[in-house]
Amino acid sequence: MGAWMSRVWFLMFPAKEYKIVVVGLDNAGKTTTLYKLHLGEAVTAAPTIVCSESMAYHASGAVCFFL
Ligand SMILES: Nc1nc2c(ncn2[C@@H]2O[C@H](COP(=O)(O)OP(=O)(O)OP(=O)(O)O)[C@@H](O)[C@H]2O)c(=O)[nH]1
Ligand SMILES: [Mg+2]
Repeated sequence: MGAWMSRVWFLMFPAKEYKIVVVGLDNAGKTTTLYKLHLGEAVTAAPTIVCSESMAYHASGAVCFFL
């Protein structure tokens, strides 16, 4: 039901920018996953100390990640 409503909402009001909050335990692989999506390759990342924001662009619009 939620997925259906989300799809209808998107068809009615297509977004140009998406904001995604990435939540997980320490060392869960959040930063690695983001780099994989952004660069297409896994890079070695230092532990994230403070909340950071990163933008990625997709054909359907801009995606802003907070992690
Ligand atoms: N085996 C394996 N290791 C992974 C995977 N994803 C990440 N890692 C490793 O897990 C460790 C932590 O990855 P990060 O991406 O820094 O994790 P994080 O969730 O951003 O950690 P914090 O920033 O400290 O919260 C790194 O040594 C990565 O190489 C995976 O899918 N498989
Ligand atoms: Mg991190």
